[in-house]
Amino acid sequence: MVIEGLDGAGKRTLADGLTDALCAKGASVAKLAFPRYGVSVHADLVKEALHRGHGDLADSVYGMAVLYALDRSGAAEDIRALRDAHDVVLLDRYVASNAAYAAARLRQDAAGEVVKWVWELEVGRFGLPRPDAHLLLRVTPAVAAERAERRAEAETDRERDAFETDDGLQRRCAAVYDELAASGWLAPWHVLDGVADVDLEALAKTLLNP
Ligand SMILES: Nc1ncnc2c1ncn2[C@@H]1O[C@H](COP(=O)(O)OP(=O)(O)O)[C@@H](O)[C@H]1O
Ligand SMILES: Cc1cn([C@H]2C[C@H](O)[C@@H](COP(=O)(O)OP(=O)(O)O)O2)c(=O)[nH]c1=O
Repeated sequence: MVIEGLDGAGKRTLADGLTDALCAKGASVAKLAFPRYGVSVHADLVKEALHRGHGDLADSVYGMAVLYALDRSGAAEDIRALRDAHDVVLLDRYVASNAAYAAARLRQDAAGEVVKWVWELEVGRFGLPRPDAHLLLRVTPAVAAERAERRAEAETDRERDAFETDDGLQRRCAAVYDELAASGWLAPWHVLDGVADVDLEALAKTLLNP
C-alpha cells in the first residue's frame, strides 16, 4: 500500500497513524519510506543534490529520477520479503512519486513520455513489485507548503529543499497526481482529503477487508 502526495501533505503522519490503527486491529505492519536516506547512497546523493550539492545534478530531471529509481531497486528484495512476512506493507512514496515529480518538472502530463519511461525503467527493467493500491493524500499546494514550512521550523535538519520551495512545481505536481489517480496508473488509487481528518479506524478496516 503506497501513500503519495505533495511535500508536506502529511504522508509520514498518515503512515504513522495508519500503522497504529492497523496494529490495534491485530494486523502486522511494515513501513518503509522512500528515498531511504542514510540507508542508500543513491538516496543520500539525491538529498545532497536537492540542497545544492553535486554541481548541476539536480537540474537533470532524468538523472535525479534514475537515482530515486536505483534507491528503490536496491529495496526490491526487502519489499518482497516484507510482503511475505506482514499483513500490510506501507510505503511512504514509491514509483508514482518519480512519475509525478518528473512530469511536473518537464511540464508534461500523466500521459507524457517521462511517465511511460518511469514505468518502463522501474517496473519493466528493475522489476519493482507493483503495489496493490495507492492512497493519494490530497491537499492544496498552499496547505502542503504551509505544513512543510512549519515542519522546517520545528525540526532540525529539515530545511526545505529545491523541490519544496518551488511553488510552481508543487502546483503542477498536484495536477499530475490527480491525473495518475484518475487513470489508475500502476495500481488503483484512493483519494483521501488531507485537510479533513482522515478516519484512520475506518481506513484500517477497509484495508484489512477490501
Ligand atoms: N492532518 C494534519 N493537519 C495539520 N497538520 C498536519 C496534518 N498532517 C501532518 N501535519 C503536519 O504537517 C507537517 C508535514 O507532515 P508530514 O507528515 O511530515 O508530511 P509529508 O510526509 O507528506 O512530507 C508536519 O509538521 C505534521 O505534523
Ligand atoms: C521517492 C521520490 C521522491 N521524489 C521527490 C519528492 C520530494 O520533493 C523529494 C524528497 O522526498 P521526500 O519524501 O519529500 O523527502 P524529505 O521531505 O524527507 O526530504 O524527492 C521524486 O522526485 N521521486 C521519487 O521517486
